[in-house]
Amino acid sequence: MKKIILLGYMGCGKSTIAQNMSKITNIPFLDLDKCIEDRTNLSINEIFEKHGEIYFRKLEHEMFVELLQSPEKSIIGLGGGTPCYANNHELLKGDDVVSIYLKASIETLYGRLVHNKSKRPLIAEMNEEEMKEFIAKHLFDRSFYYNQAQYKVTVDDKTVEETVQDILAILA
Ligand SMILES: Nc1ncnc2c1ncn2[C@@H]1O[C@H](COP(=O)(O)OP(=O)(O)O)[C@@H](O)[C@H]1O
Ligand SMILES: O=C(O)C1=C[C@@H](OP(=O)(O)O)[C@@H](O)[C@H](O)C1
Ligand SMILES: [Mg+2]
Repeated sequence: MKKIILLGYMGCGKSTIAQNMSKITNIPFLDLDKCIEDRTNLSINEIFEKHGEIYFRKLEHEMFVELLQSPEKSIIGLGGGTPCYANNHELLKGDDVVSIYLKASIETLYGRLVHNKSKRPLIAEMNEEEMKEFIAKHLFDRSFYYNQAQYKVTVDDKTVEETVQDILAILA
């Protein structure tokens, strides 16, 4: 069964788009971060605080493999870092996988994240200036991995509905 995988930088809309696409298509939706939170009974912030990022990356890899192994068709929203660790990007090319990079500009990401950082431990403590510089550098570092996706959808200046329609057109 096919897995439709949404990837991209924090704030590009993976969780929002996956959820909305699920409503339209009736294909079940899974958010990798939410699966990790449910499994550990800890929030992403708590996992980073108590156990550190390396531990989170290990859990993230294990949970991603587990989701891919389940037989059901599903839409999976990854975390922003998922393709960039533990060779997870290789899993974006599997036979039963359609991977889609939701590509957003630094400006779009900054605009969404600046008021939405508290649940994202990598940026939670940054001031506005630090954050803009961080996003620019981090996105550059990660782009190699994001570009391993089979398809790319630009999300700047699009409504949630427009992005969902663009993805559905790719899948048609
Ligand atoms: N056109 C849009 N598409 C997706 N998200 C949008 C859009 N406009 C505003 N947002 C907001 O941007 C944020 C995206 O966050 P989220 O879906 O959690 O992204 P991710 O899972 O990629 O980090 C949400 O707060 C969402 O409401
Ligand atoms: O980019 C990252 O490394 C992360 C992104 C987050 O997911 P979202 O992209 O859904 O915010 C979450 O997995 C964690 O805070 C780390
Ligand atoms: Mg998310």
